Amino acid sequence: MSTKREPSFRESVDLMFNRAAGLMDLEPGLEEKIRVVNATYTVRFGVRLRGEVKTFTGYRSVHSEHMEPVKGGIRYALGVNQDEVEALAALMTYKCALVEAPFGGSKGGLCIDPREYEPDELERITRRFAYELAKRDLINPSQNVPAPDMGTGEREMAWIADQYARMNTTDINARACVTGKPLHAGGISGRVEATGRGVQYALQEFFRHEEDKAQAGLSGKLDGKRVIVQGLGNVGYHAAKFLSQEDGAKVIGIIERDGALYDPEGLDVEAISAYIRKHGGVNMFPGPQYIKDGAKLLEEECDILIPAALEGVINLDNAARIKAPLIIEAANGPITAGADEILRKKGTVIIPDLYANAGGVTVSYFEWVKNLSHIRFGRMQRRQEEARHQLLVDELERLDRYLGDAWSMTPNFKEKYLRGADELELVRSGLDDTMRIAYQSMREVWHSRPEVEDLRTAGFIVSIGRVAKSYEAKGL
Ligand SMILES: NC(=O)c1ccc[n+]([C@@H]2O[C@H](COP(=O)([O-])OP(=O)(O)OC[C@H]3O[C@@H](n4cnc5c(N)ncnc54)[C@H](O)[C@@H]3O)[C@@H](O)[C@H]2O)c1
Repeated sequence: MSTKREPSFRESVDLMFNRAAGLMDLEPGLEEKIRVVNATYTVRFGVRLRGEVKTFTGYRSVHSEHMEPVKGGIRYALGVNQDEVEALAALMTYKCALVEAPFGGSKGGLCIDPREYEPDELERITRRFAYELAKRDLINPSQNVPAPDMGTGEREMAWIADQYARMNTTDINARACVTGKPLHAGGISGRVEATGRGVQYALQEFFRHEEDKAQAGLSGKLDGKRVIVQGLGNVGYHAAKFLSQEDGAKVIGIIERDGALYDPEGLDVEAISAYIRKHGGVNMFPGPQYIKDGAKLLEEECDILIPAALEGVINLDNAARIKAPLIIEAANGPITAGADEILRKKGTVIIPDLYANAGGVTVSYFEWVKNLSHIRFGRMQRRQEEARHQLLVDELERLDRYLGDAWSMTPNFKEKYLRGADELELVRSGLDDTMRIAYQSMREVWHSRPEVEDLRTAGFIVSIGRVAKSYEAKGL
């Protein structure tokens, strides 16, 4: 057991920020302005459930409003607290800046274990929480736009959107008040898979660069690489599925709440995911070795470690024993600042959260743009070939006029649009472009400045620079 005090999650993010800001030439005082959380709202509300009034505590934190709306998920978990939502809100600011999604950073959370409630109870709780936030403009298409996070998904987003629409019946843009909605309630194709898909695209991009792979002592392709994933939820499941089914990677370990499964020959991700949905955990899954102390598997030999569950799982206690040469932070904050230092000194390459899990907010941005434009991407696909091209050109011009900068980050988008690609193809290509471009912006800093030792610091330097420019341009 280490005797050094582990910083809190927010302190950890701030320490990583400071490391990068210390290498930058920012105007005096601006560093602090960017780092601090602007405001955090705490709400306590009651809902009558099972014959008694139950009081819930929730938060919505706004880290930076250098761009509006601010954006960030809503988490349902018992451990939600102010420090956590503030850390997550800060990460959202840096994440959006890194992938050039034009949003400030925010995050919300409700202290609740959603598994303890029936769907109709969860709906009442969610609607009440949404009401409390929306009446203070903490849910609003132009001010603050939530999305799913741990413990929430499409269903909760649909309730939130509907609650906001009921409170703002004349707002034609009401649907844009939240992203991650179901397709039939204003959502966009490919949002559910987006964060895991982004993790896949991030690894694909990393593996395109020989020099970067060499830093981790890796070579060759993703094909055959041994992967251990922690958390087979939305992000972990999709990342594990795509990497194994499309890139030929071998998922040898899956860590869940109740333990871990291990098989050096590879695990069946689909079968295990279905088993978790049915039984609530991995214990008794037939075949692979079951390890009761699941977190121990983080320390097993593998090529790529994907923490995709919680923050702080790689910390001062276990960092020195982590053997993976490459860690991609699919979760937010899985590596504490202290562990980050230990791993850096060991030469472990870390693809940092602010980049690695930005696929979710990137596709959320497409969804928000789609809601505001009131145009369904790929709408003309089924029109007759000869009439279609001109219609698409006209439609694209209209979109461009409204939403100019939306397309600039996706160079393949126009070509695909004019070809009549469907929405899912457009979303995936926009996400792929975004993940490639953002990686390249980080690696350029990483390789061109000797004092920048790691991708995380490089990512923060790119993000902080952009936020600083935005503050400077508009005045504070
Ligand atoms: N959903 C998104 O679009 C999104 C976007 C960006 C970042 N993230 C981050 O990704 C992480 C996971 O989010 P999610 O949306 O996949 O959540 P989720 O609720 O869908 O899945 C979380 C998974 O982790 C498992 N888990 C919980 N505690 C665990 C523990 N102690 N050990 C092992 N497994 C555990 C759960 O059983 C579940 O399967 C979070 O850090 C979240 O902030 C999510």
